[in-house]
Amino acid sequence: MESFMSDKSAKIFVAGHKGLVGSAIVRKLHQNGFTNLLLRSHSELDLTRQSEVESFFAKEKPQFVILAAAKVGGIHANNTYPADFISINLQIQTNVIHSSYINGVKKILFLGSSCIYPKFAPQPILENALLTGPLEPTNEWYAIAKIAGIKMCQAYRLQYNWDAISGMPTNLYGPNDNFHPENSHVLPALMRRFHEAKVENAKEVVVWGSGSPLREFLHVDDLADAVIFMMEKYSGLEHVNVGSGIEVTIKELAELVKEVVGFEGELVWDSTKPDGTPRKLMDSSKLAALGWVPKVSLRDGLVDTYKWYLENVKQ
Ligand SMILES: NC(=O)C1=CN([C@@H]2O[C@H](COP(=O)(O)OP(=O)(O)OC[C@H]3O[C@@H](n4cnc5c(N)ncnc54)[C@H](OP(=O)(O)O)[C@@H]3O)[C@@H](O)[C@H]2O)C=CC1
Ligand SMILES: C[C@H]1O[C@H](OP(=O)(O)OP(=O)(O)OC[C@H]2O[C@@H](n3cnc4c(=O)[nH]c(N)nc43)[C@H](O)[C@@H]2O)[C@@H](O)[C@@H](O)C1=O
Repeated sequence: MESFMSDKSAKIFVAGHKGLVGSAIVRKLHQNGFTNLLLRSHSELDLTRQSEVESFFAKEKPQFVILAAAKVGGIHANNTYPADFISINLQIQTNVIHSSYINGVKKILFLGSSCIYPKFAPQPILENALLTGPLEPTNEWYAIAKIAGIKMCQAYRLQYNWDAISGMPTNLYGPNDNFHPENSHVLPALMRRFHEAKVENAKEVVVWGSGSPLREFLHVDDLADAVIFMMEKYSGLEHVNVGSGIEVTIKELAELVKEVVGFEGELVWDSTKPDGTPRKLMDSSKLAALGWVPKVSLRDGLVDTYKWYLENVKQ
């Protein structure tokens, strides 16, 4: 396996570098001394456009590719825009993976998500639970696209002996997250709602669903660290889970965000909103066995993210 860390001037295309994950990967690559990152914003290069992606790769010839560009959103966005979630993700990943192969990229890392696993997979979820049962309906369109991405990496490895790997992160959060009131994930959505309620002296904040679903959260700086670790240490057919190993109920998460933000009112539960999958704790022992462990606790990560929110997002 070619060493990723040994050539800090290697040309690395980080697709989606302005997003939550891509921006964390760029920070981590810079911290590790990499000097030759190839970056294009969505407006500079729309990765759904096949001919533009082909021209870009033919001209730029990156040596490594980390694919963190995708159509991403929380439970409401996934449930409301199923056509966007399946079609945009299939297009981006197909264009980027194929052009990477054709243009001699040495290694590519594709990012999926824990929602690829069956809704009622045995917990904690091992990599081999993939395709063993029906998916969670609120995000099956996105999950099908992500499963296709894993399978595409596997197929290119099998047919061409090409180093294409896939990482499956759990629910992520951190700087540069999407704080949209409806379309974001639960953690940024609640941070914003509690903050606005605190500023307005509101008596209560509405939280979706029953509060009982369990979720595993990982700070995006830990994920970025794992991505670089996998680029250096992992080369295999099977995708790799990347989680913190710690799960909380949505109620526990809401209480913690409320405390970090400093909101003193009440929580009200909106049972008309979907809970989604009841539990999705991944088993990340495969990555741990290679020598990677997460570092950021949920409380520290929330404090760090709220600080970033105050400095960068709030009006
Ligand atoms: N956030 C999470 O909790 C999790 C994320 N992941 C995975 O991590 C990866 C990154 O997600 P995340 O950083 O959260 O998402 P973000 O939405 O924060 O970032 C995605 C980036 O991709 C860009 N992008 C989207 N469509 C296109 C396009 N057609 N052409 C070019 N660029 C495009 C976006 O640009 P713009 O905003 O301008 O459209 C954005 O900069 C995804 O593969 C996701 O599935 C996995 C598990 C959990
Ligand atoms: C990362 C993952 O993200 C998505 O799956 P999800 O884990 O269900 O994501 P979520 O963060 O949106 O919700 C988690 C839980 O939290 C509850 N909840 C409470 N209040 C709010 C709230 O205000 N907003 C949101 N979004 N959820 C809320 C919500 O009802 C649910 O029970 C996938 O679509 C898929 O994209 C994917 O891979």
